[in-house]
Amino acid sequence: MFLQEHQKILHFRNHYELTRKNLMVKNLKRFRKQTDKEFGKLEAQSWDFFPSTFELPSEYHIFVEEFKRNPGMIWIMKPAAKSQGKGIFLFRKLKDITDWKKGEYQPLPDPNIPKDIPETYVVQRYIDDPYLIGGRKFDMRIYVLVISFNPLKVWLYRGGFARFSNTRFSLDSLEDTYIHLTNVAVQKTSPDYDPEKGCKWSAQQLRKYLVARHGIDTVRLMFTAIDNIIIKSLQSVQKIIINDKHCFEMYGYDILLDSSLKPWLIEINASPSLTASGQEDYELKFGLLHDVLNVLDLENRLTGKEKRIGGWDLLWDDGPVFIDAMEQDAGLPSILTPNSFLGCDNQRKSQLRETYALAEAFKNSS
Ligand SMILES: Nc1ncnc2c1ncn2[C@@H]1O[C@H](COP(=O)(O)OP(=O)(O)OP(=O)(O)O)[C@@H](O)[C@H]1O
Repeated sequence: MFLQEHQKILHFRNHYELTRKNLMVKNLKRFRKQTDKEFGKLEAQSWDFFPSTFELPSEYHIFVEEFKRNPGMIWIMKPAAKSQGKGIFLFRKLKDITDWKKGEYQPLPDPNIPKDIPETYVVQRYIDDPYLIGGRKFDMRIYVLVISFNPLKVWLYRGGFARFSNTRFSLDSLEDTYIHLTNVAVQKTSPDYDPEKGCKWSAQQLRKYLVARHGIDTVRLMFTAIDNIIIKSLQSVQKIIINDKHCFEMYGYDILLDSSLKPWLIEINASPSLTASGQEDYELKFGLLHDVLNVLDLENRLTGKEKRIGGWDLLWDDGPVFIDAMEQDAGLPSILTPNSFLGCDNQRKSQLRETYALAEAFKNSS
C-alpha cells in the first residue's frame, strides 16, 4: 500500500512481540541473558524489573522446579493474549492448577481457540507486598509514544494515572479479584464502584503524595527506575520490530510499586483503553490524543528539535534526553515532617494540605 508522507498508521507490524505477555517476557529474558554475557551480572541486574515468569504449558517443568524452590510463594496465572483481567487467577498450591492442566479450566470459552489446544498462559510471581495507599493496592498506567524503533525515539506522557482497587488489600482471600486486580475493567463491576469518585489518581496527585511521604530524592529515583523499564523493554525488541516511518505506537505500560517503592513491569498494552470513566478521565484522554497528533506533526509545523510537546516529554532520542525534572516537583518540600508547614507561604501550605486531605479522604472512604 502506498502511503503519502503525512499518513501514519497506529501499530508496527509485529507489535505483539512486546504486547503479548509471553512474548514480552521471552524478549526481556533473552536481552537480560545477553547483557549478563557481555557486561556481567551487575549490569544484568538492571533488567530485574519483571517478576519471575514462565510460559505455560511449554515451560511447565521449569516452572515446577522454581515453584518448589519457593515454598509458600503466591503465583498469578494470566492468559497470554487476553486483557481486562479475563481468565486471571491466583494460587499457592500446585494442585490449584490441576483443572487448568487437564484443560478443564475454561473461565470464558474462547471460540477462536480449538478445544484440544491448551490456551497459552503465563504464570508469574505475584507481588504480594504492593505499596498501599489508604490500605489499597494500585497500579500505574503510563503512556509511551514510540515514533521510531530505528533509531529509537520515545516520548513519555506526564499525565498518566494510578488505578486503585476498591477494596482494602489482604492476602486472606486470593480468589477476590476486586482486591488483587486493579484494572478498571474489573473494578468497575464492583458493587460500590463510583465512576466520578472513581478509583483513580492522576500521576501528579500520586507524585505529590509520594514526595510528601518519602521525599523528592526517593521519588525521583523511583521515576528514573520507571524510565529505565520503558527504555530497556523497548530496546529488547528494537531489532525485532519491523520499523516503518509511517508507523507509530502508543503503549499503555502497567507498573506496580512494591512496599519498597520498587517499580515492577506488569504488562504493556498496544491499545490502551481510551474510554472515559468520568469528566476528569475524559479530559485526560482527550488531551492525550490531542497531544499525540501534535507529536506526529501531520502538518509539518515542528522543527524536529522539540523536547516537550503538550503533555509529552521526549525521553529517548537514540540516547537519553535530559529535561528539567525539577519542574514537576516545584513547590514541594524535600520531605514532609510535622514542621514542614512552618515557614511555608500560603500557596505551599495549601498544596501540602491538599495532598494530605486527598490521602485522608481516600483512607476514610473505605
Ligand atoms: N505479578 C503480579 N503481581 C501483582 N499483581 C499483579 C501481577 N500481575 C497482574 N497483577 C494485577 O492484575 C491486574 C491485571 O493484570 P494484567 O494487566 O497483566 O492483565 P490484563 O487482563 O491484560 O489487564 P489489562 O486490562 O490491563 O490489559 C493488574 O492491573 C494488577 O493489579
